[in-house]
Amino acid sequence: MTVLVIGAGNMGLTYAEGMSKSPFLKKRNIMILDTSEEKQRQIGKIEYFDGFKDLKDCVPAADIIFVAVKPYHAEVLFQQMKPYLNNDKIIISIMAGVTIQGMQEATGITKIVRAMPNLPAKVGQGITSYVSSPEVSRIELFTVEGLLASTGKAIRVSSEKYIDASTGISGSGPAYVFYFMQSMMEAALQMGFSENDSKVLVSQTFTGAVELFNQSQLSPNSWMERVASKGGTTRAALDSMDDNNVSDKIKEAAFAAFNRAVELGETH
Ligand SMILES: NC(=O)C1=CN([C@@H]2O[C@H](COP(=O)(O)OP(=O)(O)OC[C@H]3O[C@@H](n4cnc5c(N)ncnc54)[C@H](O)[C@@H]3O)[C@@H](O)[C@H]2O)C=CC1
Ligand SMILES: O=C(O)[C@@H]1CCC=N1
Repeated sequence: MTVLVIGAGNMGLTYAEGMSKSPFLKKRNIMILDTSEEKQRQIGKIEYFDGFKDLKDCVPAADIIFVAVKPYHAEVLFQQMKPYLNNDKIIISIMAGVTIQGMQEATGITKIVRAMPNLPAKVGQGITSYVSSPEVSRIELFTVEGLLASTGKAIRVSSEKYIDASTGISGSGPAYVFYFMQSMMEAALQMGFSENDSKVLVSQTFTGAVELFNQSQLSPNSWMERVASKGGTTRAALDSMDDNNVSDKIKEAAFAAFNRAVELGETH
């Protein structure tokens, strides 16, 4: 089994590194191609990556082609790849909003996996949802899931609708968490803490809260009740958030990402 990663950016490099350690690959060397010269130099320094500049030199040898370029680069890329593809090859795409049907039409091949990862994959804590065209066999899906889970967890969803939906929750989600962290750090600075103390106070609060949640069966609401004393400080903060409809605004934001993923799919 030979894997080619196209696009050595944030996600492509992260997956290439994860997959290169995966027991699902006998030969741990990963082929990787990027059109940017700077990226080619970076790839050249990593011993377990075989770097390429031309599709014709690597696509024919690949069993699985992992596409990690931006959605607006997909059309030209697929056009250039098409002559080197055949129906034995599997394409795994992590591009937001690029549909399976669109990829089948653009590449002329049938075995497509559409996946939505997220950035914590960089530290082995990612979550990737995926769905495949029916032509991908069960055995092939087993390998695909193993490769996707090499950067954290992977879950198979029942339709592409849930790929767009998970883009709104987990794909874009780390940015919502960072938004919250940024606001809390700004509040800490305004209260007079140093930059460093603000960072430690906020980041350990997030880590601790998530760990409590993970180690229990309790809902976030139940945990909120345990932090908040009647008439106390937390209640004052939660009441302020409720008065400002923060929960509705967060849901609106997640739906904005979901809707944007659907919209991207209509143009790709
Ligand atoms: N960054 C994130 O948190 C997430 C990104 N995604 C998806 O992952 C994909 C990649 O995103 P990033 O890694 O953040 O982008 P990036 O901009 O860091 O990386 C894209 C890379 O593709 C290369 N590239 C462009 N055209 C190419 C071509 N024709 N052939 C080979 N290489 C080419 C660029 O030089 C660049 O190095 C996007 O489609 C995005 O929707 C999905 C989930 C999360
Ligand atoms: O913002 C984006 O379009 C990509 C997809 C999910 C996270 N980043």
